[in-house]
Amino acid sequence: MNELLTPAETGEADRLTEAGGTPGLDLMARAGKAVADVAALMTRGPDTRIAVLCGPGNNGGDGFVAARLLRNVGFDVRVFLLGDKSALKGDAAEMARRWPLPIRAATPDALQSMYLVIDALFGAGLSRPIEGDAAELVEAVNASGLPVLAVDVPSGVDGASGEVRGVAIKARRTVTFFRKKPGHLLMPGRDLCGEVTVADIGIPESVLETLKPRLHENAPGIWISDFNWPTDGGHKYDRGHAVIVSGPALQTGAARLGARGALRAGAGVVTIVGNSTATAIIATQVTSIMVRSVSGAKALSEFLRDQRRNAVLIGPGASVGPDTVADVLAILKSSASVVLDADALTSFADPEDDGDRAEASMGFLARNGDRGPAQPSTLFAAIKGRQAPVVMTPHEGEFKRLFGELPGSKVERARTAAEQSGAVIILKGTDTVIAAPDGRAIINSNAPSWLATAGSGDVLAGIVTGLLAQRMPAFEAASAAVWLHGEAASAFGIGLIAEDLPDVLPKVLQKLYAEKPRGRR
Ligand SMILES: NC(=O)C1=CN([C@@H]2O[C@H](COP(=O)(O)OP(=O)(O)OC[C@H]3O[C@@H](n4cnc5c(N)ncnc54)[C@H](O)[C@@H]3O)[C@@H](O)[C@H]2O)[C@@H](O)CC1
Ligand SMILES: [K+]
Repeated sequence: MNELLTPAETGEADRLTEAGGTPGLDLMARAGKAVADVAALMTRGPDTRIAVLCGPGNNGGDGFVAARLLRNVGFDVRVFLLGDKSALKGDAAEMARRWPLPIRAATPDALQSMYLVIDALFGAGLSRPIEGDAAELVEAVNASGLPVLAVDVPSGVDGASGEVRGVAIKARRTVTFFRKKPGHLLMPGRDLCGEVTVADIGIPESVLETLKPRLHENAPGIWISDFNWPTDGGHKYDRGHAVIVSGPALQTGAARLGARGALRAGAGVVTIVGNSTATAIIATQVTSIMVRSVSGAKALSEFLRDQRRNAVLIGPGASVGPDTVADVLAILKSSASVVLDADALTSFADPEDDGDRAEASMGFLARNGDRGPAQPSTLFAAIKGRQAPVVMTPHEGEFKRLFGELPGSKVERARTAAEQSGAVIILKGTDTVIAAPDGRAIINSNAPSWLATAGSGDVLAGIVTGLLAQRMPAFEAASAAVWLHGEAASAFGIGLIAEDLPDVLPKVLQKLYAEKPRGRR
């Protein structure tokens, strides 16, 4: 159920279903019924006056069906059409014909003395920005303050990217069909949808075998079978040894947050390494976490020669500069899985050379080394030249510094970045996207607003590192970490600070453990 389909893929699902013998009119009838059912939940009783705003395509067709069904059960329904009835085609024209009352022009006046608005203006077929009269209508709906139920997507929201094209309806609820679209989860679409209901309209699951979607909404079902739970007779080193590289003396908090994240995520052993002043400070603050004075690229290489130290995090509090560049390159030469966050990413940015970044973003990464090591291309070459996986955890700013202005939706940008760099990318935000170099991608949807707090990214990077230490495959580890992080924040509730996150993780893990399929304990 977690597959996400673009509007184009949804159209294909529709065509496959019709080719299998289900008439499009039946699909539209069921879609309209699903809309009517949710609309009825949003009313205050049978005398509620409902405005159904219909557009020129099949989204409008769903609106005509919903209008008729709601009228049949006693609601006071008015139908307003954008454009001319004679211009309607196919199933939508047929459903308009079955509406027994007058169809009025959809203008802002339509909203007067209404209680609920059904937005059936544009859905999957939105092909350009909304302008002119249609834009005026959308703005009037938003200004009216009336509750809105959107059909498929709020009109103006691009179902593929979640972006607003021109203007967009702000809905209280949205009913979509068969599967969600990326635009239901990507910002600002997610906010504009309100609560999303996915209705079964008779599209068979088998269409997914043809469509083979590579984008999912994050959920344990995607990665739980790769999760390594403690086993009887296991040794702490069976659960991996995570190494967290600390920054200098006054920037050790980030490493400590990361280390606690890694340990709580189940790594058998966690060691923080750093220079002697930093580690002296850290040693007074930690107990189950080990501390070792290891500083500089050469010492790091030596330290990582022990292959039991199998996952490394560098970046939180690391400082931006050539030392961090050297440390990262040394770490990437080891056989450990690597997580690169924050300053480890920014250290490879080349702010003075936008042309180069544009070149890098187009995939011409083969040449490197002629402009010194602090180039995105140097980083990507080092990642591609190693066996063990790398996970990068940029927020939008760090992402732009490494990859420049990539075209497309957040999902497409993360995918391109993963392919270019050879790393699994966690592109953070309210709508965090995780992408693998092979094209798989996930949108996360469980992060509460209060997770945006100082240090929460350090904990996330630590959780990823802890899961990699336990030898979880990188894409699954990244997805699981983002989910656990969001779930922990939700479980704690408002008032959360980053320090709280690691300590809520056990509660979340215990719930997962209790719910996991039997026989894998
Ligand atoms: N594909 C499916 O599986 C199903 C689709 N259904 C409905 O059909 C919808 C898709 O129908 P359509 O493909 O006809 O697309 P829409 O009804 O979303 O919109 C297409 C129409 O709007 C016009 N248009 C697009 N952007 C515009 C803009 N910015 N300004 C003015 N006019 C614009 C187009 O010229 C076209 O006439 C879905 O959103 C859903 O509501 C349902 O009936 C059930 C099954
Ligand atoms: K709509």
